[in-house]
Amino acid sequence: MDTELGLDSTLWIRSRRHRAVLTGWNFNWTEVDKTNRNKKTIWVPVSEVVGVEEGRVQILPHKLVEDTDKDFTVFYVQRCNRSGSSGVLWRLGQTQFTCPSRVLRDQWIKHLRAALKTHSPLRPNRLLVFINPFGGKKQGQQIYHTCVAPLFELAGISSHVVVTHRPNQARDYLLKKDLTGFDGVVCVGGDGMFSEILHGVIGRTQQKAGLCENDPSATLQSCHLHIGIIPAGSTDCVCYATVGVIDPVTSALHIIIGDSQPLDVSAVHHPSSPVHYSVSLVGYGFYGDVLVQSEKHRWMGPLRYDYSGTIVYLSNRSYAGIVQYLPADPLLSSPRDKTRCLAGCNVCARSTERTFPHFVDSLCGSHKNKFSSHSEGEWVSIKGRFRCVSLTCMSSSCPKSPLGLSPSAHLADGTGDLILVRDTDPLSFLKFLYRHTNSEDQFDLPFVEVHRVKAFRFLLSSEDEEKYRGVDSLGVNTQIRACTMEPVCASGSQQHLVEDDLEKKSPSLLVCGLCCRKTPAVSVWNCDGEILPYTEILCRVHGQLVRLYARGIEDQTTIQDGTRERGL
Ligand SMILES: Nc1ncnc2c1ncn2[C@@H]1O[C@H](COP(=O)(O)OP(=O)(O)OP(=O)(O)O)[C@@H](O)[C@H]1O
Repeated sequence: MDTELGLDSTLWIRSRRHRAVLTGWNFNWTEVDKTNRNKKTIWVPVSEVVGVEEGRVQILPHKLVEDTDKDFTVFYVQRCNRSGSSGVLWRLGQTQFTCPSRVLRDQWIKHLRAALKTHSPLRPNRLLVFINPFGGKKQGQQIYHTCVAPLFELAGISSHVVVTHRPNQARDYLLKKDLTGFDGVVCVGGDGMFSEILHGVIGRTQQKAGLCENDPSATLQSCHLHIGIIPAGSTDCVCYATVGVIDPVTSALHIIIGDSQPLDVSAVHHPSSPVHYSVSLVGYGFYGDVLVQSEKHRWMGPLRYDYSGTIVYLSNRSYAGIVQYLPADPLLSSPRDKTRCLAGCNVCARSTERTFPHFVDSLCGSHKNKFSSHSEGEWVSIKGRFRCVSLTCMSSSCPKSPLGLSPSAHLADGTGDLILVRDTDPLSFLKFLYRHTNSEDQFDLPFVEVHRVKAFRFLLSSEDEEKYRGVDSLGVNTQIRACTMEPVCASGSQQHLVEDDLEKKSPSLLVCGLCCRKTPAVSVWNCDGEILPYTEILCRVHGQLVRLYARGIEDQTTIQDGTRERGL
């Protein structure tokens, strides 16, 4: 039966009779036994159909086509549970149908393809793919060509592939080239490669909108180009925190069906440097020092993080400073409300935080000496010595820390979680670190505070500035600049292109490590794995600035599994 909405007919799967129905958003088929009793039904949302092909077709590991005129094959998303990860693994499901006639076969193919177009408006047609051949275990190209490209081809997606030859090539490409016709950008690599793409996509969007990215008071324009991540790095934290598994096939399927997950981005401002963006970690103290150490030991591979963590832990450092933050509305959510941001999160859906009315006034032209919780109204100020100060715009979960830095943080609510770990004895600090690896609450410790914020500043007090100057004898750049946060230039992303060398030159100077007898007075910032070699920053969260081809972590217990079998 052919209706305006769909199709309803008898089809055969491996000689078994089925009733197949396409209605609006759903495609389902039910086995019918000899006594005309329905046995079981498989449901596939049309939005999760990957492709429909004539004949009997197989895609992986190699494409095989048996071209018969009464058969067609439907490819769709199939879910498998995998223990050990927080999300759900996706695989390519396929079913070969036989029709009683060629006419009916052609009708099914036509209707299913038309339904796909109607019900999946965000599916990409054309993608720009960047592969870092040296990320992670150096398998980026192999992963793309064996696991991803065949799926893109099946879904009718055309892709332009760029294998990078140098760091920042992808970012520069995005800032300079004409990208007309592309629906999205795919990053095959790790978190460092994702960060490049993030800077390129945001920078390009602001350039086109005529906005100065370096002006912390500017409301940045959301980016329409989606970003897809095919994990092929050593950490892949952004992929894990937004999909729940590190798996190239799962990520490719999210891209193909045009899933769209908005993401908050924090912008880190310093007067003498172009803006830096982060979605995961902006961390000072412990996290900054570990990054500096690990860069010195890159030759160790992924093991360098454990090694460097141990070295920095043993050095037992804390740093003085003033943290000032602009709290988010505590009635909407809290970092300690024990909720998890999962696919379809209500808190993120309700978020309309694209502009902050009082924020701009209190930010522009302000000087650190003027800051106080009383004079500034909403800003709260905390002075002390800290083991670490960090901000995360997402849970930042990863295989080593399944609940992440802030388990209840949201991907797209326009806020970040500011975690302050005050100076404490080494054993207590170890307890804090260890709790990231299990389900114990790392915030339930007397020296730890967590605040949901829209922005924060980190400053040195005048006494600390004196000490900081003292570090000069060790070779550190001592020029202290007040965080007045006036824009650096009119076109921040262009400045990015010529100021790459700052980070490369400074890390070894800034944290002198265990070899130095005198403990450094200041640390550096770790911005999603990149060293920012200065101390005083202003960090602002921009709600839903970019969109990923993802949907957030699916709850294993409540997923609407499209391919679940249901008895009727
Ligand atoms: N062809 C290239 N040669 C060298 N470096 C590159 C190249 N292409 C990209 N990069 C840089 O390599 C860095 C690390 O890449 P990527 O994130 O893919 O790998 P990784 O092993 O996961 O590293 P990490 O997770 O520690 O950032 C990125 O910052 C990126 O700018």
